[in-house]
Amino acid sequence: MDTLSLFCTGALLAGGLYWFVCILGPAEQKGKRATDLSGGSISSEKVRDNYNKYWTFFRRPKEIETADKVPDFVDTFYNLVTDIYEWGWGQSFHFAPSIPGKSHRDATRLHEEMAVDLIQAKPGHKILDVGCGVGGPMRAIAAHSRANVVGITINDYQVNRARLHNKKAGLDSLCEVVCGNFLQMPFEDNSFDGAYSIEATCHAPKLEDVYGEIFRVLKPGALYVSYEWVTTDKYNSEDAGHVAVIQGIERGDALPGLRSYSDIAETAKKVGFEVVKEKDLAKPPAHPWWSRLKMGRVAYWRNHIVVTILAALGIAPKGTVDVHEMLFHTADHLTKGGESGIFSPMHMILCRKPN
Ligand SMILES: C=C(CC[C@@H](C)[C@H]1CC[C@H]2C3=CC[C@H]4[C@H](C)[C@@H](O)CC[C@]4(C)[C@H]3CC[C@]12C)C(C)C
Ligand SMILES: C[S@@+](CC[C@H](N)C(=O)[O-])C[C@H]1O[C@@H](n2cnc3c(N)ncnc32)[C@H](O)[C@@H]1O
Repeated sequence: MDTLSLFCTGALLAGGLYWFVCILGPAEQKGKRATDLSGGSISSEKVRDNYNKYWTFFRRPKEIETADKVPDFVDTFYNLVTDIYEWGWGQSFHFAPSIPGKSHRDATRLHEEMAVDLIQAKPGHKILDVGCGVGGPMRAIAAHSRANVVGITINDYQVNRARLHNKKAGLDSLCEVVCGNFLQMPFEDNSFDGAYSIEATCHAPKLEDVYGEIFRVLKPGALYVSYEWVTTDKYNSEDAGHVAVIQGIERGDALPGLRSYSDIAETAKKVGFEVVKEKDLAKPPAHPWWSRLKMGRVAYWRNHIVVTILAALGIAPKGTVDVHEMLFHTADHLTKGGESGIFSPMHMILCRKPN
């Protein structure tokens, strides 16, 4: 082969690799490129160790039940998955019912806007986002309501990502992000006009601890809405198939234990809330929230190849392949949970702190 053909072949291969990794970017919203995948606040060489540490929690389930160990376990999880989530899903780390004729992005935004409409947020209000991730919902909600939103997350890598996105979106004057534990929030009593949590309180070992904190920081008369991860009335704890699916969801999503839908309102009342409304938003006529997961299967394979190549080249941390594989299986468990109807990630509860 002469030098020219060698050069052309090399250029073609490099171009193809660039196209496969960078251009054929996954998800709908490219905020993150595959070449930027990291282990969050964990240094590159410690990603695999931390992935192994994450699994040790499930070998000692008693520790997950101990409230003080959980934030550390959840923090480790989000260091491992945040970049992959952003790369492969977008900046909103939650599900939404699909809406025929609308993109996933629009369906996600509408699901977020519904939350803020339910708590009647107005311009100038101070609203709390409990477990804010990298702030996808926070930005949609601030833009929609013009309220001031304060988000809290346990993971400092997410705090930095969220602040960066807020600035880029020109919403940093309305959105503030705090690093902290929602089980002991660094906020004053009676200081918020409203609060919401989207698929976040499922990480609390005891729901009453986080609900109690939200109740404390809300002003009397203020509303709180939550989209909760629950097992539904179709779940049968005697059915080994059901148990395997729910256990798969818990292990792949850093959950100390999924709750039953019937515990939610009971807990809200226990901490002092009035329950205004409760509805499983996943139930028909809503269209499946899991269809996005199913449709992504081809992309997951492509992502798996990309992650494997990048890790082999030393561009992505070595443990990224393990984390990606874990998520791949999690997607299957979540889909089965949705299809069988035994699991819902959007059991909505709207509560008021009495006057
Ligand atoms: C509320 C939580 C997170 C919910 C979802 C945002 C995430 C749950 C499972 C995640 C994913 C699964 C498969 C990944 C895929 C293999 C990869 O190539 C690209 C990213 C995924 C699609 C990833 C994206 C986010 C999820 C859908 C929990 C943690 C309480
Ligand atoms: C699945 S993400 C959802 C994020 C966001 N609500 C969204 O929809 O994009 C769950 C969030 O809860 C946060 N979280 C979990 N446990 C927490 C705790 N004890 N204190 C504060 N944040 C916590 C995580 O850090 C993460 O940001």
